Amino acid sequence: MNLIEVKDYEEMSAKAAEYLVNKVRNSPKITLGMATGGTPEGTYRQLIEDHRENHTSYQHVTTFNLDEYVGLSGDHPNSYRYFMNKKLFDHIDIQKSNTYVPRGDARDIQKECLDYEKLLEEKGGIDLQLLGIGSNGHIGFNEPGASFDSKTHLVTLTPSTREANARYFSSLEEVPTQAISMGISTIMKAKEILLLVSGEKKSKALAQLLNGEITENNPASVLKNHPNVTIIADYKALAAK
Ligand SMILES: O=P(O)(O)OC[C@H]1O[C@](O)(CO)[C@@H](O)[C@@H]1O
Repeated sequence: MNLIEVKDYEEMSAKAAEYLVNKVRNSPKITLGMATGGTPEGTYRQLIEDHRENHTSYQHVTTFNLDEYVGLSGDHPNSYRYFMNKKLFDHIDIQKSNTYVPRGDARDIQKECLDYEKLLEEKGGIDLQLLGIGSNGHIGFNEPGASFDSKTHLVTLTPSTREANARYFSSLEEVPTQAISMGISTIMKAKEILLLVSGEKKSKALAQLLNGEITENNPASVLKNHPNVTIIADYKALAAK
């Protein structure tokens, strides 16, 4: 794993955006895996700024998001589809029809999971997956204990993840209890992975990834088995290294 150490969240976001822009500009066609949550927001802001200033085009880009809350439709302000539209897609020239997020309001969730995985395969898989990490080591919504063989599947969120994400909802009760998430094996199939880690809340998870054993109890630890991972982490996240 290649580790890039940066000062703070702003520098992490700038570096990540630079990394992504470089890939997008130099690929005739590219599929990006996208993440939501607080971690990539700064990166998306930088991508928008770059698009305005340097006119980087996303016409040839396809995206697949990691996850979506079960029960929320794409126009719900807390859905990850809404997040992606508002925080990135509405501000760049990507074709919306080339952006995929699991449908949290699908009538048949199991079928939605299978269809999402199949579509991803049909489109040739992910070239570069952007990832954040949960303070319990989750990637996507794969909570501790998730099988390394898992594909896109229905997950039950842990209380700690629901609490961490409650900041976006009016109350904890409103946070969905389930989500659709790419599985660990889906994520591991990406040709390249870019993991962003910022802040002291993530320092334990990062230290466990860097120094701990590879175990399903720490989903992120699987990344050590991937041949092409770059981590951009700030000093606070690296404090416990
Ligand atoms: O970036 P945050 O908000 O700390 O969340 C960490 C991770 O947990 C998730 O919210 C769950 O999918 C990811 O989107 C994110 O990468």
